[in-house]
Amino acid sequence: MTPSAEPLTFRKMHGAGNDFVVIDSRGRSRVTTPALAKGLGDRHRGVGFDQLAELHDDPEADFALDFWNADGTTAGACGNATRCVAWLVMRETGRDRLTLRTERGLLEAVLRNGRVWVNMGAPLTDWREIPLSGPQDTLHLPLPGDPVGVGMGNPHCVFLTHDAEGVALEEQGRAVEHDPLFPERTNVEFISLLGKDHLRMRVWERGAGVTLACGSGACAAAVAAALRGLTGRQVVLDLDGGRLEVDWQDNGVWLTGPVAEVFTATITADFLATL
Ligand SMILES: N[C@H](CCC[C@H](N)C(=O)O)C(=O)O
Repeated sequence: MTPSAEPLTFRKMHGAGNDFVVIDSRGRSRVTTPALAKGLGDRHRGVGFDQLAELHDDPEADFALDFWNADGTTAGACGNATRCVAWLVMRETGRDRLTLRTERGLLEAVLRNGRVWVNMGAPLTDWREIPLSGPQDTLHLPLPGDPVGVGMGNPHCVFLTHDAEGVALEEQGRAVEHDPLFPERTNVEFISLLGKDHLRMRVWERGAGVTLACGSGACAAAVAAALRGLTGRQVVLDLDGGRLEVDWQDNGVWLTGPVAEVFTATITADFLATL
């Protein structure tokens, strides 16, 4: 299916190495389809990304965002892409506070000391909200390794380990992503304590595999670590691609970290016609 007969312009960005194609569809209808996401997500034949984020207009917010994984599936949340796009819109408008809409509802982004913080909303700890396949104590999921289940608008399964470095990330990540406990599959995080309120984290993402960072995953990991008494509610996380910071406040889980804009480019109509 051709989403558009016209060439399509996009931006490439990343947040701590978690990379994105950003498509700006404000002022027109959405263009992304599962075939477009999958085609562009191919790092050999397309552009390559962990997630695709598409901006569109919203009557109640400054903009709205949809997220797609590289396998062509959608995601209800993406913290790093939210930070990146909020940064772009702040630069464009000169504003230091924005409201945006994702599947989670209205979220806030603020610029503080040159860094964009986004409120990813309250963590979801009820089994139905993650979701799990049946009633479970989400603080101790019935899987080897005793992980914590946390929803951030998307599902997360967080393993508290002695050494996140030593984990067989691909093998375990893939198996847990597809465990029947998670009817919508799950993102999988492995964390270990490096110091006071300082975590090492490695991540396997649903629909994308191993990524260098995951913002909603960092939020879920910080919530899991705080709930299990490993840390307080303000946590620094060292991921493979850089450092993210999480501050779990009463009004939601706030996230910040580095943002990079890499290039703008145009996808040819010929490529789009092959999808
Ligand atoms: N990298 C993203 C999360 C993508 C989550 C996605 N893989 C899913 O299917 O939920 C982040 O920064 O939050």
